[in-house]
Amino acid sequence: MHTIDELNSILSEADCLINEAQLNEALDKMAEQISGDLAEKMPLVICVMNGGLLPTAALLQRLQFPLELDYVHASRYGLETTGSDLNWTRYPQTEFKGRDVLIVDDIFDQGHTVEAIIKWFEANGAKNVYSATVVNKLHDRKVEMRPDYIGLDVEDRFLFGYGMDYQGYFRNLQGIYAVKGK
Ligand SMILES: O=P(O)(O)OC[C@H]1O[C@H](OP(=O)(O)OP(=O)(O)O)[C@H](O)[C@@H]1O
Ligand SMILES: Nc1nc2[nH]cnc2c(=O)[nH]1
Repeated sequence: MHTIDELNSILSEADCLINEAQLNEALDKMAEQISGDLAEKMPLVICVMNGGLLPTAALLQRLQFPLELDYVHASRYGLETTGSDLNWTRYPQTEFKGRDVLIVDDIFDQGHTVEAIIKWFEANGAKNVYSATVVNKLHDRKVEMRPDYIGLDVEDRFLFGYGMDYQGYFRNLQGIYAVKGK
């Protein structure tokens, strides 16, 4: 349990790696690319909760074409997790067989989460599965695939803000921060 003073001090000491203007510029570009690919496809957009909430809302505001929205909740557990070791607590409720699907999440870190979700949609009948993450963490511990749309590369530190949490807090921040010393 953290006190509000502890949390405020973590935030005030953290490094802001990506500010709101940089986020908006990256989201504008992602939305442009997504619109180029999917504007005629009536896609189903899938928000990966919880981290995907802010990125999904930000992209939807920028996509001016017919689409549907649903969400999944799938989280990793354990350090050696592989693609199939996601803990699913919510599956999509919208029909997606034969449809184009766009998965939206906050971060592509090792990539197991997005890779496993893509595989699940493909195995269950989606036509094409695209993926978008606001950030891609730079290191060499990744799965082979990469999201189709990536906003920004970011250094290999523990991040929070804009969907990502620090022990449950700070998903709401309009910027991406790294914990001091981590
Ligand atoms: O690329 P990976 O190494 O798989 O990590 C990325 C995933 O980790 C976080 O989710 P988390 O499981 O922490 O759940 P949350 O979205 O509820 O925070 C994040 O939102 C991504 O979904
Ligand atoms: N909050 C948070 N969640 C993550 N999931 C995968 N990488 C990260 C990270 O750097 N921060």
